[in-house]
Amino acid sequence: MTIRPLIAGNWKMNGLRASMMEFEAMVAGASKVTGKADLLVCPPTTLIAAFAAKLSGSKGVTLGGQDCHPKPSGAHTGDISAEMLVDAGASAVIVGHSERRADHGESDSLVRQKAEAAWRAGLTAIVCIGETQGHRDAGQTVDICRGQLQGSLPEGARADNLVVAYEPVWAIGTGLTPTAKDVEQIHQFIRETLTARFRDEGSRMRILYGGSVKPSNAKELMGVANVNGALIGGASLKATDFLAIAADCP
Ligand SMILES: O=C(CO)COP(=O)(O)O
Repeated sequence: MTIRPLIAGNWKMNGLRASMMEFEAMVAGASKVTGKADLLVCPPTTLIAAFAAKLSGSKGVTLGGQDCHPKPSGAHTGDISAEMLVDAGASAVIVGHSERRADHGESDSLVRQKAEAAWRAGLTAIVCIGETQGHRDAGQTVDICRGQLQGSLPEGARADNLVVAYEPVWAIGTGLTPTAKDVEQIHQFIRETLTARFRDEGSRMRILYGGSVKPSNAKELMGVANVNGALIGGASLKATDFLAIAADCP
């Protein structure tokens, strides 16, 4: 079965209004790569509405948030709801990124509530999982991923409302990546887990790889079985790199 790849950029806490030029370059170049993959940019929340205004009907790039609160509104200072992301122009949201899990102590059950909030608002939830270096050294990669999948994915997940991103924590921002063989094994495990739980839908869900994806390694990583795109941090901040990665999808 062919699954259309998704190339998603997670800008993290980077980007000011001056970043509009870089985003415009992505939109301008999108038509050259949309034959290969869908493009999603997740800028900081402050930029979503301004970026959405620039899209004005262009379908080449969609926008996403980087986190959402489980509730639709209320007394939660500093938080952003899934409904607010939709209102700003987003169609997806990343939940359970390892930086949220580590910096904000987010548990699997909170991540699951956030994914449910995303669905309530009509957003696609991109749920992140992945082991730390310590887990890896202890041979616990599969166990950690199994637990995170079980705990973070709500019932009722479908191929059109859920994306799983496998992001080994030790590969994020380090320039290190697992071997293609390692990526193949863990993505195969994720696929089997999704299919066992969600049946047909699980067989069609996108599983992204994330962690130091760059133009120089994209071809190899994107060519691995059950890798249906990438979640990209640093290299998604530059239009040329982001588009080059998309162009390398099979
Ligand atoms: O965390 C990531 C994307 O969510 C990956 O970040 P890098 O691509 O900078 O390693």
